[in-house]
Amino acid sequence: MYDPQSSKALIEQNVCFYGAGSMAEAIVQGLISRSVILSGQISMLNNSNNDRLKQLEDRYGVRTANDPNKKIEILSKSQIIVLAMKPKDAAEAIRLLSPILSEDQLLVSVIAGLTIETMQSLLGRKQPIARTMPNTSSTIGLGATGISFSKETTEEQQRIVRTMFEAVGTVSIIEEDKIEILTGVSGSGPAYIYYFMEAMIEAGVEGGLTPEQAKELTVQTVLGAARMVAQTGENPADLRAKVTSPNGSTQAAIEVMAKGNVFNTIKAAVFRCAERSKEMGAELEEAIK
Ligand SMILES: NC(=O)C1=CN([C@@H]2O[C@H](COP(=O)(O)OP(=O)(O)OC[C@H]3O[C@@H](n4cnc5c(N)ncnc54)[C@H](OP(=O)(O)O)[C@@H]3O)[C@@H](O)[C@H]2O)C=CC1
Ligand SMILES: O=C(O)[C@@H]1CCC=N1
Repeated sequence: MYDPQSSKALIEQNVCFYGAGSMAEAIVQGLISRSVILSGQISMLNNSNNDRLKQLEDRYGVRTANDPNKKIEILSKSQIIVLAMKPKDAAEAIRLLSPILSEDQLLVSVIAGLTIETMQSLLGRKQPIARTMPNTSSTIGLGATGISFSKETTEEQQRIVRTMFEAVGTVSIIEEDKIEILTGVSGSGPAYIYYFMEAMIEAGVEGGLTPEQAKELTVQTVLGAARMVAQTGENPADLRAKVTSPNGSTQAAIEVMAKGNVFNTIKAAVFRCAERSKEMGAELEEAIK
């Protein structure tokens, strides 16, 4: 987890978020709120939405720019560039970086599907790259990020990237061929839990609770269940057994889920997510041929 001692070097780096949407903001908010990096060291660039840049400046005190020359100046002076645009916009943005970058600048990608090999092809050289897959819970320091490093990265660069993401949650260093399945579990995972919560809240309201009561009860239940797994160290299956009295109400509920094949449906969703990430990567690779 986050160690304030090891974050010292990070504060010395200029970090540019190239793409200033929800994922970039989640990471920036986490980094600034934990004082891992001074807001003056952070720049955020996007494509065209100036109102959004103004909003980010006001919220976090970060530097932004919309003038093309200024953007290039910022990109060329940032030791770390976080690629945080949608996959469809990545090829153009990375190509633009190619003539600007020096060989010691580190790229940190959060883009789903985009492989290190494709990024290096777009750049036309072996730039040091960290391919990551964070999630939006980084906003509140409870993110879960997977990271793979290209072999050009130095130990110091790897340490900085770890520090950056440990500041906003947990980090798993993995081989690049595992990043798709990690996307299926944790990158997209928050959306599955929100979907589950939407259904619980709707059922509560249809059953007669107020929307506020249904929401509060659902939120506390999800929080409590996640904390129980984290704090007791027990398996979810064992904790579930403790809730499920023989022939009781929970058993009746689980039987409905089993009949609807919910367990296997969730597994299939995770695998489909991983497969879609791979497809997105292949589409990008195809587009640059
Ligand atoms: N959201 C999530 O939960 C997660 C997302 N990711 C990855 O993060 C990336 C961003 O997703 P998200 O934040 O949701 O997307 P958003 O749509 O919220 O943000 C995309 C940002 O990229 C900017 N942009 C587009 N084209 C360019 C360009 N050529 N140069 C510079 N900036 C550009 C957009 O600018 P403008 O508004 O001006 O067009 C916008 O600021 C994706 O690749 C996604 O795979 C990874 C993990 C989780
Ligand atoms: O839906 C997506 O493609 C991105 C990747 C992980 C979460 N959101």
